[in-house]
Amino acid sequence: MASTMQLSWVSKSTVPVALSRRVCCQCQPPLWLPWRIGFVTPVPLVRRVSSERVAALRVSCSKETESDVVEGESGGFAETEMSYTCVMKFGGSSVANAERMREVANLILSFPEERPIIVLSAMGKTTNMLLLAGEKAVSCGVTNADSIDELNIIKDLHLRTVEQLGVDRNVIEKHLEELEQLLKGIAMMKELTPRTQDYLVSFGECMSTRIFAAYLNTLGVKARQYDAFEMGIITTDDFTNADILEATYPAVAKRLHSDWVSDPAIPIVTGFLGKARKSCAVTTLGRGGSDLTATTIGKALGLPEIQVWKDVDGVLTCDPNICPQAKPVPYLTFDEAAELAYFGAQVLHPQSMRPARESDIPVRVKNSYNPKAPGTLIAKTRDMSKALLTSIVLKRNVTMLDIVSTRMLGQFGFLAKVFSIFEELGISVDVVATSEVSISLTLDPSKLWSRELIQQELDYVVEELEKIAVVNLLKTRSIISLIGNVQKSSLILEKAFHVLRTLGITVQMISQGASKVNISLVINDSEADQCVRALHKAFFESELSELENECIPRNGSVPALS
Ligand SMILES: Nc1ncnc2c1ncn2[C@@H]1O[C@H](COP(=O)(O)OP(=O)(O)O)[C@@H](O)[C@H]1O
Ligand SMILES: N[C@@H](CC(=O)OP(=O)(O)O)C(=O)O
Repeated sequence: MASTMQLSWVSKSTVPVALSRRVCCQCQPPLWLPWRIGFVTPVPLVRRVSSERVAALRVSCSKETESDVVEGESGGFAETEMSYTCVMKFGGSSVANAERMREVANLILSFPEERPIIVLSAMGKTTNMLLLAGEKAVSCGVTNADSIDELNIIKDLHLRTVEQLGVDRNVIEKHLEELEQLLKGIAMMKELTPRTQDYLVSFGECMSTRIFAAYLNTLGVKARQYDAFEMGIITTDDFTNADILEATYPAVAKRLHSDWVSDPAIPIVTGFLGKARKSCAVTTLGRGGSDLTATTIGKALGLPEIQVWKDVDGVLTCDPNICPQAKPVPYLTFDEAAELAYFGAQVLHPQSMRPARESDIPVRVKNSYNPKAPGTLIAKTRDMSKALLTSIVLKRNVTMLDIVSTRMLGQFGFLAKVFSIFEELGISVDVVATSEVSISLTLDPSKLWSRELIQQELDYVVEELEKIAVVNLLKTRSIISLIGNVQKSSLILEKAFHVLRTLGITVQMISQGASKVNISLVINDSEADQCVRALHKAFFESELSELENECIPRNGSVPALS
């Protein structure tokens, strides 16, 4: 329970008198938040939770006024101008079972002076299981739909969780029944459209938030569950990967503010979901989309900070599944974080930085399993003077196209035609290198959910391109993105190519992004892991200083860049 949680305490004597809402480039942030006081950089986001503090939050969420809530907790600062103070998003791993939900509740309660909006993902691997259940339902026959393994795993997990948390099972029973009916419907139709698939996966977030809100209420902390598609998150009709529309921001702000005014409670919001503007059906924002929900709500309300709580100590120098030695990156710019996410670092949703950047709201990535770890602070700017490389990101299983013009069209016509074909199909291009008569590029398949569709579309792309060019389609490639200070690109490339040469790896394409934070290298999939590990060792694990690294032997064998 919250009152017994043993965590370190930041002394009240360190509370500064001055109060400021905005984060400066990299240090230290809005000051009434407890982990920001004391000017230790960065201060652990933890504290001892006393029963009085928990009681304070209970009161704050039930009847007292806002200024009553914070008075005395942050150096006598009475805050009256807004109802909520931050968004806290907890991913699937943070709320994977009853025990985790208890710990997350404790974490939230350990900041009674905060009035957070909580965004939750589905419990653990529920989204993956819903997708698998849907796939199986297509071919299993109506009579077998209720015995799909994944359906039963989902039922067990959610029913066990409500039981262990002491929550009434009727908060999710209707959803579980409806889920079974839906799978029978899919089995009957023998098809799973992207629209139905989005509705299917929405059950994960709809249930996790209902359980968690009910649990907080049993603790005496007033919480209110929200389905994102009912609270103003409006999206395009691009099922499985919808984009948030502008109308979302005023709608969400209006709803959350008016609810707070009429009946204050901690909002517990479904991540990942939205409502399609045209069809009004439930949409999803792409895998990992709860991060985007959090930053969207942060922007809608103009909050001082957005927190995303994960199962790692922040954004790391590399995917820890590839490099167990990966280390947390303390500071990142929005540009770096966006590039890192776009090029495949699973830790953040690719679009999630956009709302935060647009409204200049810092995003803090924290570990719900290790709240003491400082985490990563993502803001508009940071001190780049010492920065070389921030992180290495690997995107596997990429398709590369080499397109050489047959010179039927002039150069302008050639480039325009090539890109119009991609536009027509809604396929994103990741990395591009061009010469006067040829283009090499990689395609981003993440916009497309079904594999068959990708193959069909690839065939169509090639067919269309072959009308004006000789096309070579190269599959099973990987993009290694070196995110960092591209002002030092010569040094980065020198070190990187030294590693590649030592390993005997040929780079098939290289591109420096216009954003100036990313250098992308395309290599064979089969060499990717080994290559990333060696690069990580050279850039992050070496004892050598940057100066020494500049002394990589120059024996003329560093490959040319073209
Ligand atoms: N550069 C990186 N930094 C941190 N985590 C990364 C990175 N690349 C990949 N990951 C993976 O991302 C996971 C966290 O993202 P995700 O599973 O979406 O979190 P959550 O479900 O909690 O939102 C980590 O467990 C880690 O395995
Ligand atoms: N549950 C969704 C959305 C999400 O954001 O999940 P997570 O925060 O666990 O990555 C998914 O698995 O994609």
